[in-house]
Amino acid sequence: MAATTLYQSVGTLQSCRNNVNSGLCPDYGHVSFRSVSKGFKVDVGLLRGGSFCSRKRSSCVIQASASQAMVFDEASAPSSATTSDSNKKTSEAALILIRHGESMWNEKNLFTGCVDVPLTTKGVEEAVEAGKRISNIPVDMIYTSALIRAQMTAMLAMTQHRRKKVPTIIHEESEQAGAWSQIFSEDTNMQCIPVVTAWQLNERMYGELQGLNKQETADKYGSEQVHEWRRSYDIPPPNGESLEMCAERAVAYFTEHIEPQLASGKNIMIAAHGNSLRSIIMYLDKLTSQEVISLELATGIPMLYIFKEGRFIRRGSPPAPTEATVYAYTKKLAQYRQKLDDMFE
Ligand SMILES: O=C(O)[C@@H](CO)OP(=O)(O)O
Repeated sequence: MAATTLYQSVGTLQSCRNNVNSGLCPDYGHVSFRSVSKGFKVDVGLLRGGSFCSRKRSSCVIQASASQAMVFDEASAPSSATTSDSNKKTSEAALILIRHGESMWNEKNLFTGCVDVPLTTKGVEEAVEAGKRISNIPVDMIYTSALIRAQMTAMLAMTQHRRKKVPTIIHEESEQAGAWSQIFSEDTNMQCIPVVTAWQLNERMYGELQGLNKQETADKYGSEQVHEWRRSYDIPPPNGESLEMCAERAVAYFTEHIEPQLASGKNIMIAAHGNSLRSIIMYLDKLTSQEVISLELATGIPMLYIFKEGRFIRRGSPPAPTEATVYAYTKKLAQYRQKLDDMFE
């Protein structure tokens, strides 16, 4: 593909993103790209993967004239490509967020909070499906809450990763636990992904609602009261945490422990919970307390952000690898994808 064609395409993609950002497609990570040119094969080389919202919303159309890698990368758009520092290396890292798959208490419609319940079969399947969607995105470190449903989700998702590294839980609860879980082979170590568990990423503590049925509680206290407990920003349920309180510890953990890893170029996956992730997304997307209360996260759907030059760029939910659309996150991710293709095919 000639450079001009590439830039034209990128330009079209950029304007598509602009439209999306201006409201055509509110969840702007979920943009659908489709080819209108005969020679443009979306399933060739770097062009597999991609996304998204054509199911419900207007899709964006890009034109390309050859079956060659095309990557949307803000840093390589014409405006920045022509600047004198275009070769300057910029650090970039992927951040994947996944809410755990359906838990046994989600299924029973019980307030769960910090009660440690496992996934259902459906939750297991959702986690595996999530893993397929991120199977071509690099993961160097995983953070999960201290709760089994998030840990199961992370582990199950990683069974699908093409790189086939082994997630290994770091045990730092005691000196002995650390010493007894050491790995003595450098090669084996290189093929492992450290998994850090942190209570700060736990679901918000639901206080005296934990274990109660959501519908029965609404029948008893009124749906308005229950909605206030569940979705207000700063009103806690009886003896529990408000979203604001949950955000305080989850975001503090994110900025102190996770953001420095991203800044050093590590690609991170976080498997956590509806409310701890809403808190983190509020920070990443600079949402107001009004905006965050209407944000709902589905179980087992991964969301991708790119951390670049101190900014978080939302890229939406990666599609399953079988969905033949354009792989258009960043140049670096596309190169990683190509490397996987070369290594494993
Ligand atoms: O029960 C819970 O712990 C949470 C998440 O399932 O419920 P809610 O939807 O009220 O945030």
